[in-house]
Amino acid sequence: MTSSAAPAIPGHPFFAYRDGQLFAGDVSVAQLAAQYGTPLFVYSQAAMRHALDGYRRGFAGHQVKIHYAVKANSNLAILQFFAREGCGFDIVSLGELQRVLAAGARPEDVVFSGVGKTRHEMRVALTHGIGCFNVESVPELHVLNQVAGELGVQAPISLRVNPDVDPQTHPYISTGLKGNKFGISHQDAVATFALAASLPHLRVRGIDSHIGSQITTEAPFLDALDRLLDIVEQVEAAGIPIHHIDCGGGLGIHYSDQLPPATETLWQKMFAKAQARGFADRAFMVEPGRSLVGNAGICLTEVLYLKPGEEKNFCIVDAAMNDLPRPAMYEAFHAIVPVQQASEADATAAVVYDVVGPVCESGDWLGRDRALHVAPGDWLAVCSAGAYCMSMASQYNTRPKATEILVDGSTAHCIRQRDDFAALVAGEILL
Ligand SMILES: Cc1ncc(COP(=O)(O)O)c(C=O)c1O
Ligand SMILES: N[C@@H](CCCC[NH3+])C(=O)O
Repeated sequence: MTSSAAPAIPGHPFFAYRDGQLFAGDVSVAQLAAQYGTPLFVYSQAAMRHALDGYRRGFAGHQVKIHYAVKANSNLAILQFFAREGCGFDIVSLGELQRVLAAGARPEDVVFSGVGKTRHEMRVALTHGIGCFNVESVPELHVLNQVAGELGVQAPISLRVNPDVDPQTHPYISTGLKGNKFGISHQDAVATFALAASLPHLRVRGIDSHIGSQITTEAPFLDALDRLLDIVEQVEAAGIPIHHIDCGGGLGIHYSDQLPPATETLWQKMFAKAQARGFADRAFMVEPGRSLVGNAGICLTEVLYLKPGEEKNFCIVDAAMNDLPRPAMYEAFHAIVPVQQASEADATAAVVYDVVGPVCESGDWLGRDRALHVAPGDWLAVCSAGAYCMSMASQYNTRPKATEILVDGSTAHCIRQRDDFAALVAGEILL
């Protein structure tokens, strides 16, 4: 961690100012911006390990496997870090399978989630011998049974149950309500387990649920666990053993004023509940994404122009909605801080800006109404950019996807180079 004297960015203990300059660990981020150009994602390996340790402390004395949710940040070096730390992976596509295998994961440490797995995806995943399919509907059960039969294997499965618990998060990232497309309704769960157990090419292994993302209170997790355990009791009473209980991901991070529960405390409470209900000795799984990487990353961007307006002042930067789509998609708040802090006298002369990118859409904003003391050529850091930023980035406006850096102590590794022109037009065919 950075020295205690260094004021860290709120929620980001591994990104802190020293003498007014922002550092990632022991690396000056201004130096990285100068060397690699912007937009530039900078991740801290120490921050990812710190986040993992929160889970590990919460799991102490219990049998829990962490399956990192690849969709949060799928850079190969990040996946390699989690594989080396002993994590498995939660994937939702063959592309993600390819990534985790390339990063060194063992196929048996992979669980495959998602409502729309194709036969081809099932075939490839079965051929690799993945650990579990998290099945989300009765038709998917039948198709998987058929595909496994054709390959002469038994598919290991878990049923994703929709517990109808309100995670109190943004509606686009709420997944555990009965109006959502995800999982099997909790009323149908017991009958669906009986069906799964009767199909010859399926092997029932577990139960799972994932109720949403960026959840900042404990109650939805505890309520969902209660519902899962109710179902496990009934399913086992019907003679179907449940090997593992997968509680999904969803724990929120610091973006602005949210105070998500500490991972360790949440999991101590989860296990107190499991203990009280006689399930503490079971194999548990989790599928966290955002809480492992979200506050481990920032996105550096250069101020291009300051444009005063009649109603608004605009700070036009070189990062855009294609690099960091969360504000445009969810009106999400990301703190934006200077790479070099203004002096106290300058800070009082801050101007309120909308921070916007070069893409041709009014929805292309990164922050609204931000008080900044900036000039063209300055660098800004968009915070909490480790999760669902680069993994949702696009090449819209034929903009290259950004460079990514992973900082480990005093070493900065380039883990992705900015797309070059050839990559921007690759795969397209002139007639
Ligand atoms: C099935 C599943 N598991 C895990 C995750 C990871 O969620 P989070 O990044 O909120 O931890 C998601 C995404 O919400 C998901 O859909
Ligand atoms: N993309 C969302 C999270 C989706 C979670 C996936 N089920 C976000 O940026 O917050």
